[in-house]
Amino acid sequence: MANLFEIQDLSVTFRKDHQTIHAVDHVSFNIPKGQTVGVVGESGSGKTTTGRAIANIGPITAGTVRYNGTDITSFSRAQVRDFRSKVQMVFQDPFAALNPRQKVGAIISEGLENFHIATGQQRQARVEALLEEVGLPATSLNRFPHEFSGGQRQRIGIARALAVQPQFLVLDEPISALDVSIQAQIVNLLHDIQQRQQLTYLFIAHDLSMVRHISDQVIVMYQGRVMESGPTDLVYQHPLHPYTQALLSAVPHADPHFEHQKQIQYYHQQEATGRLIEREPAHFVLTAS
Ligand SMILES: Nc1ncnc2c1ncn2[C@@H]1O[C@H](COP(=O)(O)OP(=O)(O)OP(=O)(O)O)[C@@H](O)[C@H]1O
Repeated sequence: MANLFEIQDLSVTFRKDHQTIHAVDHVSFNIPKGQTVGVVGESGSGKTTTGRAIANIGPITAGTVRYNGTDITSFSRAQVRDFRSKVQMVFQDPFAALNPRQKVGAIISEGLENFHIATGQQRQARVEALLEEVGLPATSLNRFPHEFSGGQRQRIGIARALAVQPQFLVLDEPISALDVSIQAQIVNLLHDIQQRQQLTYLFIAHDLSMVRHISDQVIVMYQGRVMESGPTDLVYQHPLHPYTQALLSAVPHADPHFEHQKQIQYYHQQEATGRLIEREPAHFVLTAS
């Protein structure tokens, strides 16, 4: 299957208080067209920085991000503009991401105006179709974001992202702020839309259970590095890295020093499968998020 993105040795560093933060540290993976790659890891592991670099809205310190084979840092102005419409982001907090003073119709049609997609009457029809696509009544366009529930607001955020007919969505913790009962609805919606529109997703979450049902591949990050990656079922059923095992076991505070036996077993499994990217098992402490 062709890759929409190829990420190779991506590193992003920040300077803060005279210190260098290695937010993303030599990360490599591919995003095949039409698939979902889940990126999981606790807070501060570099997920958002990775997503922003791929979407070309965050810095890249070293390494390459290729989109349809072209390095995104070598784009011409026309390519940047095309990429801006093809790649959209959906954020964790739908309320913060929506302008409270704008009606839903204006929020969704902003991208249509920016990219000169549809005019006048056509634009209204397109907004109504987008609302329908995300399961909201067409009359929603005359209402303000605060009149909607959290789940409905995330639907509006998704409709806004879809307005410019993207190929790829970076979904940055899109369900983390929602009630558990609503989370599955939004995941199902995203899955249905992906099938209908043949979209490709990067789905960022701190919790493995959230990405399980939608991801084809999973990348587990810790302190900017990929600890483990592979097909979702394999990673869930046979997690090799102790960090993944700890994330899966849902223990909020893991023992920072693994047992010796577990470490040996981990090395043997790594040799047998060649699946892990990370060579040295870093010591870790899981923090409650
Ligand atoms: N603009 C910035 N300036 C300085 N440091 C930053 C900046 N953006 C991110 N960082 C740091 O980079 C590291 C990775 O942050 P990032 O937001 O990518 O992690 P994350 O896994 O997405 O976490 P969260 O789930 O909390 O968003 C953190 O230590 C963070 O403090």
